[in-house]
Amino acid sequence: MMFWRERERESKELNGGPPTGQVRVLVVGDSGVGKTSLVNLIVKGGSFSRPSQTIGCTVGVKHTTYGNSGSSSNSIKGDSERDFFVELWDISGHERYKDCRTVFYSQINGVIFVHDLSQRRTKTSLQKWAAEIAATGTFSAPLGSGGPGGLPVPYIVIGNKADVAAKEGTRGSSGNLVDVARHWVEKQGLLPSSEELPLTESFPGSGGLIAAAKEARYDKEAVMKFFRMLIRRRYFPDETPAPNSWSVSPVQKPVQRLDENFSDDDKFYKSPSFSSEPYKYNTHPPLPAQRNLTPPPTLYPQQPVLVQENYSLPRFSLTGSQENYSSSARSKRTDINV
Ligand SMILES: Nc1nc2c(ncn2[C@@H]2O[C@H](COP(=O)(O)OP(=O)(O)OP(=O)(O)O)[C@@H](O)[C@H]2O)c(=O)[nH]1
Repeated sequence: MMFWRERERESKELNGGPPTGQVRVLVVGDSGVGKTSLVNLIVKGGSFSRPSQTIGCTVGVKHTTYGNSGSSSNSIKGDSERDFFVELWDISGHERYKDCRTVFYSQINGVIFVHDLSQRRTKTSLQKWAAEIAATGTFSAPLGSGGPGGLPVPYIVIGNKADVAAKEGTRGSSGNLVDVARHWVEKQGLLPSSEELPLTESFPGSGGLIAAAKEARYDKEAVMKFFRMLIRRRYFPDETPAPNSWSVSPVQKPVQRLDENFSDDDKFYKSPSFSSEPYKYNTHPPLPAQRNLTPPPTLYPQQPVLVQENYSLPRFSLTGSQENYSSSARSKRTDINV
């Protein structure tokens, strides 16, 4: 009996390998921008009204599938759908943990940057987050060339608190449009009702209601596509990306890179390609040599992979203005009603 079980297991591993795996995604941004809310939304489909401040780091896990059956498929020839876990490492943005949070930057497959649309400097500081992660982190399946701050893994940027930004007129966008678009999205069952956290960079003010609503729908799918792209890069690097699918395309021109001027919001939001590609994508196919760094599909935790030296950049240090901002963000947080 034992013998046959052993043979069965061996044959399963030979025919396509273990049925599951995991990728690790860091979720970073300044304190109070809504990282925990975002992780709750992704993992549980809803967000707590007042999440407590993250201490150090918390990890949410999203289950997804990848394979040749079902809508999530990107076609793995001769194989069935497999289970994967996306670890969302929600890093506290508080200054208190600045010196020790780098212990969590380990074996990263991708990064979600979050900023607050009503607090312009939270967007500016994403560059520093990127540089810090690039300088101190270790990476799984790193890219051929560094992204913002030298970051060698794919990333997306999510602008949160569109409702606050609209109310305060931070971006001069139409509050009505945002509200109507969100209600429309809720009605379609795409977001839980009373959901306050849009999974979108923004609702483009000029695109009209239908376009705005479509954006929201598309963006939610885009987050899952981002995860599947990370799974593919780690576990199926030889797979050809599906044609005409921007989110799994191996080379995407980012709408705006993090190393561009973040403070120039107007320039960013007027980007002609913004409405069709709301997420900043930076993906390149791994170089042949780097494929060796990608561990094979495995049931076990990721093995340490050395960071290539040319990805290392000087460690950034926070300025006094950010210190000030941090306290203002905290006070802002208490003002917000969700
Ligand atoms: N109005 C509004 N409030 C939001 C939104 N997203 C999150 N919040 C609120 O903003 C506050 C901070 O959210 P968190 O998710 O804890 O922020 P965080 O980035 O994880 O903060 P740290 O743990 O300090 O790093 C909470 O009170 C949330 O309820 C949003 O889209 N709109």
